[in-house]
This record gives sequence, C-alpha cells and structure tokens, in this order.
Amino acid sequence: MAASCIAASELLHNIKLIPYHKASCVLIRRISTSKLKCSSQPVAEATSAPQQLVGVVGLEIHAQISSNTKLFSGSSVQFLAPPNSLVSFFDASLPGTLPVLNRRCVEAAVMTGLALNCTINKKSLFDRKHYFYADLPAGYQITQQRRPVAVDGVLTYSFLGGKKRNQVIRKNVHIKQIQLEQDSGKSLHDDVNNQTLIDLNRAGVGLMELVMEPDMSGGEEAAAAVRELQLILQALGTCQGNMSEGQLRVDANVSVHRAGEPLGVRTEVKNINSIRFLAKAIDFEIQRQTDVVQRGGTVKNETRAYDSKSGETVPMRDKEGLQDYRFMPEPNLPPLIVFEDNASLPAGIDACQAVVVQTIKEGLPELPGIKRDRLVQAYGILPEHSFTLVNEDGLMEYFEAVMRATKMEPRKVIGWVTNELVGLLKQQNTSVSHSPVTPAALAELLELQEAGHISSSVAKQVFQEMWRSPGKTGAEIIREQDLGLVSDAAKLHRVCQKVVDSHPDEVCAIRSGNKKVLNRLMGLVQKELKGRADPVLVREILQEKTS
Ligand SMILES: Nc1ncnc2c1ncn2[C@@H]1O[C@H](COP(=O)(O)OP(=O)(O)OP(=O)(O)O)[C@@H](O)[C@H]1O
Ligand SMILES: [Mg+2]
Ligand SMILES: [Mg+2]
Repeated sequence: MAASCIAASELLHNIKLIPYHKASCVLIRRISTSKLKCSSQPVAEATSAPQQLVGVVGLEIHAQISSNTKLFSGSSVQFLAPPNSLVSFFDASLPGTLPVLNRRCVEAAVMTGLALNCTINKKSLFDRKHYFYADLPAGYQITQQRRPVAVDGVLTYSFLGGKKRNQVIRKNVHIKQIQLEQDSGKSLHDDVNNQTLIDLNRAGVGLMELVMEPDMSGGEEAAAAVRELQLILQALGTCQGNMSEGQLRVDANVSVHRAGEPLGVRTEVKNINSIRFLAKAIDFEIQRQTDVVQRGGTVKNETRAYDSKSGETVPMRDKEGLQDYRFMPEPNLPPLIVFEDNASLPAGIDACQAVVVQTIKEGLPELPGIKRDRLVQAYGILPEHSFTLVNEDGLMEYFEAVMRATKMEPRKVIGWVTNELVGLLKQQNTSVSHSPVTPAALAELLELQEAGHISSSVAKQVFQEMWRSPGKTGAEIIREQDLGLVSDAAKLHRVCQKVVDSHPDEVCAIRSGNKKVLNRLMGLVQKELKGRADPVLVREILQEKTS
C-alpha cells in the first residue's frame, strides 16, 4: 500500500490544479418560497390552466456497495481515511495495471436485483464511459452500459397518506436496470488558495447504479421510494445507505407535462444527500418548471444542484451541451457470467468460485414490506405502527422481544414502544441498540402492571427511572420508592371521602346524571396518592359515595 500512496502523490503533483470559480454557478431568479409551502400537494392544483401540468420524476441512484475492497482492486474501502491513503496503482490508473473483478460486488448487485424483482442477466458486459475530470484519472469510468447485470425490476413502496396521514398508499416504481460501476475520486475545493485538490481514496469503489423509470409524480413519492430502497439495501447488507456519508446518492430527473401528452424536457438535479432535501428539491423543480411553461417559456435540458439554504435548485456549470461519452467495450474485462444454479455450472468450476443466483436467492432476508405486513397480521397493530417499527433500526426486534416475554396485549405494548421508548430515544438522540432498558426489563415492568401491582402512570414513572439508572429492575425501583399499588380499602376510603367533601359541585353534577365528572374525582384521588391508587377500587368507592 505504501507504494500505491507514492503513486498517488506523484499523480497529484502531475495533476494541473483546476481553479474553482464560484461565480461560474449562475444563480437563477429567486422564486418565492411561499409558493412551495404547499408543495406536497399536486402542483397542478394551484394552476388555473384547463389541462393541468403534472410532475414526472425518474431517479438515478448510486449505492456504494458494502465491501472491504474496491470493485477492481484490492485497496481498502474506508470512510474518512487520510487522503490518498487507499489508492492502488490501478486506482491511480498507472499504465500497465489491470482490473480484477471483486466477486463480493457482483454478489451484492445480484442480491439487490433479486430483492427488486429484476431479471438477472446471466451474461453482462463492461464498458468505458469517457469524460475528463481531475478526479477520474483514467479519463473514463468502467460501467455497464450495453448489458447491465440486472434489468426490468420493480420497487414497491408505501407511504402514509390521506387527511389524517394514516392511510397506507402503496405504489410501484419500475427499475430499468442495475449496473456495476466504479466511483470517482473526490475533488476538494480550496477557495482560499483558489485551487482544487484530489483525493483518490474513493476512486474505484464499487457502486450499483439503479436507474428508475419516470413513474413518480412528486417529492413525497420519490422520498418514500428512496426510503424503502434504503431499508431494503440495509436489510440485504449490500449498501449501508447512509446518505450523509455519500453511500447513497440520488440524482432526480424532473419534468412537467399535461396528462396524455408526451413527457416534457427533463432537468437533472444531481447528488442530493438527504431524503428530506430530495422531496424539497423535486417539488421546487416541478413548481419552477410549471411557472416556466405557464409563462410560455421552455424548460432547458440542464443539470442543476439543490441549495439547501435557499431551498432552490440552481443550474450547474457542467453538461452544458449534450455529452458524448464515447462508450466503448472495456477490453481488459471479459463478459461477466453468473450461473442460475449449481446444476448449470460448467464442469471443473467450483460453486464457491462462481456467482450462483439460486444460492443468493435462498439467502435473501425478510424485506421491509413483508416485515410490515407480517407485523400487522401477527399482532393486529395499525399499519402506521408497522412503519415506525420497521423504519427505526432494531425497533421491530425490540418490540418482538418484548412481545415474547409478556402477556400484555400487542396493542398496549406497541404504545409503550412507539411512545415511551421512541420518545426517550429521540430525547437523548440515541438508537435502539443503546437503550439502557432492555426488552426483557421492559417486559418485566409491563408484567407488574398487568398483574395489577402498579398503575399505568406509575409504570411510566418507573420506566423513566429505569432509563436513568441502568441495571436497576422495575421491581427494585418500585420497592425502593414505595410505588406499589395502594389497595388498602380503609386508606382509599379516607382519601376518596376527603376529595368528595372538598368538591361539592362535582358531586352534585354526578348525582344529576353527569357520570363523566367521576373521572375528574378519580384523577384527584390519584393525585393525592401519586398515581398509586388501585383504579378499580377507587372507582367503586367514589361511585358509592356519590350515588
Ligand atoms: N421526461 C422525463 N422526466 C423525468 N425523468 C425522466 C424523463 N426521461 C427520462 N427520465 C429519467 O431520467 C433517468 C435517465 O437516466 P440514465 O442513466 O438512463 O441516463 P442519463 O441521465 O442521461 O445518464 P447519466 O447516467 O450520465 O446521468 C432515468 O431515471 C429516467 O427515469
Ligand atoms: Mg445514469
Ligand atoms: Mg443521469
């Protein structure tokens, strides 16, 4: 590796540093963001045109494959390593170096293709896509243009819609193809010295480019599709899917047209690095194009970037004309062959040296959509709760572990998990795996509540205390703080009498038929006894005293 570092630094000396001119990013006219406030609504609703303009969205997603080494070299893949420390001769494009395909990357692409219902091409091809940029030392990227590894898939995604946002809306987006390709290096712009520095650590890292058909109509759908894809990739372990670290990069192609007419000219908003920004960038772009068309203008086919500060998309300098990538077959790589099953392996080829589709299929884990359906069916929980459980890493496992250890109804347990647990996790900005209260400890606490040893409000109090004092059980806290349920009839009678005597108006209301007021008296009794009074007994006593 030391030798490769030298190679990389020598290469750096040879690179002409590219001056970076801020001024080259021409800002477009500012468009009032107030118009965008309601941008999750179909854009056309706001227009008075007879035929409404609707948005059309197609995504290209670059997913960094989880692999220890790069796509065609043995260099390590690591985020935040010192610049140019993970660069082999091949990554730096030294003459005479040859690519060696990483089997793990192929398996990851096949697995992702299968999870997205794609057809896996038994034979796929590598091509060179030429463009000239300092962070692409070879002057071309090895990709799969003519025949990618997986084609014709579909991603089913859902989101909560409807007035109360509790209705599950299920949609499909078609996957045109998944291709294997190399990542480029990184250009670091040094504004102070007006220069650009190159870090080749990322050069040659394996990517899957997923190309979606233009099936979506706005930011909300695109955001839901990317979130679903992120969950699928994470479940498969083929990509960690962290957008802020650039493991998942989304380019949004956006156009507007009138229903029934041919698709409009698209713009491409590049490298969006958060799902929230993706939705905002798309909705802004649809609105901007709608304005252009309604004013009688034409949309320019251009590449744009999203500026998260202003909430606007701005034109980018590159790709001004139509780019000619001068695609050509990669001469140093033979066709990539994968096999359907062990029976189709040619004689003399060992199954563990080949990529066998059937074996990968058998190893597919439970995917998020299936998980949600199973949770709703098995536990009778609401669909929106199944979303919460699956969206938060480890939360479903936590819920199911609690369910296994308690007799409490799922309906009640889900409340505990999605309100109490998630509430504290958010408050402390931590993840389920760092929860100081284990599923077993929560289940034990819930059992105490179920058995009538503590009231539900005390259970919540104890849960907070368990959170603050990790390792202490609920039972210990209840004993130490004397939080057990008060069922001593004489004591309850005394407190109830005191409350009844001091609230004559409420008693009068109950006696004249307003039974709901009894709840207020119950609350007052609980307050006196710090939430520890046995609610069943208290109700009986109060009913007797107010009859
Ligand atoms: N009229 C349109 N409106 C919105 N999206 C579109 C439209 N036409 C095509 N798209 C989308 O544009 C994307 C085209 O991606 P593709 O990788 O094929 O080509 P590219 O963007 O020209 O190449 P590159 O990979 O260099 O960016 C697809 O996601 C497709 O769904
Ligand atoms: Mg593309
Ligand atoms: Mg593109």
